[in-house]
Amino acid sequence: MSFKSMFQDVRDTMDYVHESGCLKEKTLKNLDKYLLKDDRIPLLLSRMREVGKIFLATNSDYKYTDAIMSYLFGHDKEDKYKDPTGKRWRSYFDLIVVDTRKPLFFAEGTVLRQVNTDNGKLKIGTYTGPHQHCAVYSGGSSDIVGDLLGVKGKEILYVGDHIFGDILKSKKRQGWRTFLVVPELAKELSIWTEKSELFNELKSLDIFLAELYQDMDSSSSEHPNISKIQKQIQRVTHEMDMCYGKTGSLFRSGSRQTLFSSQLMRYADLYAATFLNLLYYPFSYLFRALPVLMPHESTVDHVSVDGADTSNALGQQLKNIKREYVQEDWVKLVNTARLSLEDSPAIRKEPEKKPPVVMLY
Ligand SMILES: O=P(O)(O)OC[C@H]1O[C@@H](n2cnc3c(O)ncnc32)C[C@@H]1O
Repeated sequence: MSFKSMFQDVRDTMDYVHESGCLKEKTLKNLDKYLLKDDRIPLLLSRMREVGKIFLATNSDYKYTDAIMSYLFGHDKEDKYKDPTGKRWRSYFDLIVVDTRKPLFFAEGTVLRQVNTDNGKLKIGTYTGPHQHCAVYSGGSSDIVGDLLGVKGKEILYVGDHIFGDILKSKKRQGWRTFLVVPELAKELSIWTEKSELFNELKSLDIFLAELYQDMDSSSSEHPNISKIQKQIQRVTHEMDMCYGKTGSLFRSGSRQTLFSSQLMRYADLYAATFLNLLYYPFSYLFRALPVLMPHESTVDHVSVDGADTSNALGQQLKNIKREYVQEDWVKLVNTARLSLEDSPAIRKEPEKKPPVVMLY
């Protein structure tokens, strides 16, 4: 069975369970089992509304959205999670749009219609009036949302859980600020800490591989046998993958990033296991990305070599790979190149001939 046909099976099955309505039906019958209530949700939204406008844009229809949101916001009078002010869930939002058909919503979108909240049916005709608080709309587009709320581009922080339909599209088409919710992050982080020995082993193997070529250049006729080390790399990579379950990590396979990871890095401004993490930052907080080194920067140090030609110094730095530096350089190694370099006194003494060729995986 090819990966392509496995992918297609999973894709078709997911579409089927959503489109047939059977997943929604089961979810609605057992909300306690499938939804996680948290009284920080109304709290965070209330705080957000004091400083800005909030909209909800979901691909779900109104009836399903209403059932889920009523549960989460404690619509039931006996509910211990009932919000203290007794507000209905709709009053937390400045604008509610259902049936959005993302990712189409971020392009041409569909006709905007108003929903009759008494029976969930759509009112006749395209909605062209002004935005009404607590009203619910169906369809529309991201342009319409911007127009109704009087905001655009970077002024909007959009929180979503779908890397393509929510994050990539809103960033590329609208230039919105994006926040990806990745619930799997909690488990990924615990494996990152609990299985550190595997990450270190893989790093050591990479270093060992680099060392094999340490005293060689383009005049060398030697062909080091790297088959054993390649096998070891495959074994450790597989062992790491299996720590995350049968389908491996969402973010990595061994030291290589997944497509999901690279899209996340490129299109998400923020990401976390839950959007509730925003509760712990002031709204004025300036989130800054950690500096990410380019491969050529991560393999060559800032050190200046007195009297030496820079290109010579680069070659020598490559040759000063030391096993003991493995620990500190791991993050650099994962993010960029496979070679770990550190400043070494030897660099200054003995400039070498060749600059490094940086290898991106
Ligand atoms: O916009 P949100 O609230 O994230 O949309 C959730 C609704 O979309 C449906 N859904 C999710 N994944 C799929 C899929 O792969 N095919 C069809 N429909 C999907 C489920 C929620 O109603």
